[in-house]
Amino acid sequence: MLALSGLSAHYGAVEVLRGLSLEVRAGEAVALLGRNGAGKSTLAQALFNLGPRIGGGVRVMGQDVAGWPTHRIARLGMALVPQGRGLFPSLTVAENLRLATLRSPRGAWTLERVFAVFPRLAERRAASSSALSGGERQLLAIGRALLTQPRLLVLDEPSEGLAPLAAEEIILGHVARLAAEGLTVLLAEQNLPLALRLCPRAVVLAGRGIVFDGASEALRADHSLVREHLGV
Ligand SMILES: Nc1ncnc2c1ncn2[C@@H]1O[C@H](COP(=O)(O)OP(=O)(O)OP(=O)(O)O)[C@@H](O)[C@H]1O
Repeated sequence: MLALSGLSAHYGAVEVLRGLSLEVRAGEAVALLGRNGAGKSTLAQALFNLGPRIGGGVRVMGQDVAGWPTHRIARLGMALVPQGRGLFPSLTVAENLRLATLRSPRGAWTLERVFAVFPRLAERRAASSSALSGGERQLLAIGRALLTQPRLLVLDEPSEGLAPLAAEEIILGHVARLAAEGLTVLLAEQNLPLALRLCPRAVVLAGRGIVFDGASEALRADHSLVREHLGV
């Protein structure tokens, strides 16, 4: 679904990622870990040609997407749940979702299915998205991404700013269920325990590249790597 080879990412003259290679296969759930500023968001955005200037190879669903505009990359079946959620605060829950359906291909995800899978959003459908709790906002951002009919969902720090219970419900409840149903997931997270419980595979970013790519179990057991690069 995703194949990066020798990926680099720059903001102006500042190089954030260098020589990064990574493959994600259909049906995998992969945790993307790293300290603050390690480049998780930069990588998530680079996949969509958003934000940083990128170099190297990016293949999505087998296609070389170098230089493609974001909407065209997304249409291959990859959706981003951005850090900070990116919702329209003046619109209601239902309006935010309807907006996503207008711009997306039709498919298995409909407004009704999003409301069925996230009953909390159905209850709050007429509420302004600015009036939602952090957890509800995160659900709305995920629901909106699903309406673009993704096969690969990239989540950028979905637990950020959430109370521990809300973060657990989102990641181990909702995202885990989507992954179990076959959605491929790339989860950028600071919350190591949650990310490792969801994802059987972990990738750790540090020093502009990947310092670990393997089984989450192996990462959990590697205390010195965790201490050095994840600061736990
Ligand atoms: N728009 C930008 N312009 C310039 N530098 C940026 C920009 N966005 C991020 N950076 C820098 O790129 C580096 C990587 O940031 P990034 O946000 O990708 O890290 P992260 O691992 O997602 O961290 P966090 O968990 O804090 O979001 C940091 O040094 C950051 O200051």
